[in-house]
Amino acid sequence: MSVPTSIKWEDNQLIILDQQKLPHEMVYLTLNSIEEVFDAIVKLKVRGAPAIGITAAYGLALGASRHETEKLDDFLELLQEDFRYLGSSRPTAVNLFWALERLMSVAHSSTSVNGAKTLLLEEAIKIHVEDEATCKKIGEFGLSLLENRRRVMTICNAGSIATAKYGTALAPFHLGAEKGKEFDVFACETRPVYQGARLTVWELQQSGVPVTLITDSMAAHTIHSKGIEAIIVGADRIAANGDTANKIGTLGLAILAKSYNIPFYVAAPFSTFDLSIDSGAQIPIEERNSSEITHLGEIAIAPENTKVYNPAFDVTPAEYITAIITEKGIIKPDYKENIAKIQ
Ligand SMILES: CSC[C@H]1O[C@H](OP(=O)(O)O)[C@H](O)[C@@H]1O
Repeated sequence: MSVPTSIKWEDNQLIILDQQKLPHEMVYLTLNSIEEVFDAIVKLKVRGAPAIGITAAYGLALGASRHETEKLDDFLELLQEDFRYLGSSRPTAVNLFWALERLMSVAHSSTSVNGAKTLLLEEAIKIHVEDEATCKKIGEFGLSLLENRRRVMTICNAGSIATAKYGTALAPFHLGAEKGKEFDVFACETRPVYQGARLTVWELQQSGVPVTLITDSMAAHTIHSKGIEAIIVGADRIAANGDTANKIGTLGLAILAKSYNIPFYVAAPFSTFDLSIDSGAQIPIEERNSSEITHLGEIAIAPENTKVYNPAFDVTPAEYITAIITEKGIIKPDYKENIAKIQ
């Protein structure tokens, strides 16, 4: 059994596991240009907030390596355009912008184009390496919260393949498997792109973690009939007051958790916090193609020209969140106060 990963920087090449091919095929893609990175993010070949940030960082470094100007000012202008381009791929996960901004500040500290190119790649590698350690810490803090709970529900895939390794919401399960702590994980399939059915089930099976797949509509009944003891989810952007954007369907689970009086945990690194916004009302919610809902692959499951609303995320108000598990520790309400304290 092993914890799967989805991003590699090897022999000066960016290689990703094409998450659109899982669970039936493990297809590795080499992304040779910023355009290929952009395409991979938009098409969810790489997805998951931290993984998007890591891949975009490598994408910016790749794009920079192609710029031929030797004038630093011109180079930085081209880099700013590349930042805007990659930043337009997906709007909700703040990790994308956090990673790109980290590289931009490194580039602006350079005194030469070649120096900047070297520093950009080094910073992308740092972000990648740091994220694995970050997720392991989240897993350890998460395990401490779940030590007396076995039946846990989750949604989407906030797992190892959505990060550098281990994941956020799934990190306690992967670490638990290594430490002999047993869980029974109930994974919501996560319409319309099925990250739960296709990715979380596959990922937990790689680690030998018992996992049961349910449809999203079964969540309430499952919490009641199976005695779910906790819900743990990832995040794409957390506002200064703790309001959290995550995969569509997360808000419903948070409301159910409150109704059934079970803890609702958000697991996320500090790179997912956006302290520039006061509340979740300011989080941009990505709306994706209607075909994700009206079609199963090539097969139409709705009448032609059906009107569709396809938000990829929703926002859970902080008052529904029992605790936010980060690499720096477990944050409990009052979130505005305690996020400011711990950062
Ligand atoms: C640790 S992944 C965080 C987050 O990202 C996922 O969204 P997507 O699959 O659209 O990239 C999902 O919301 C996860 O919880």
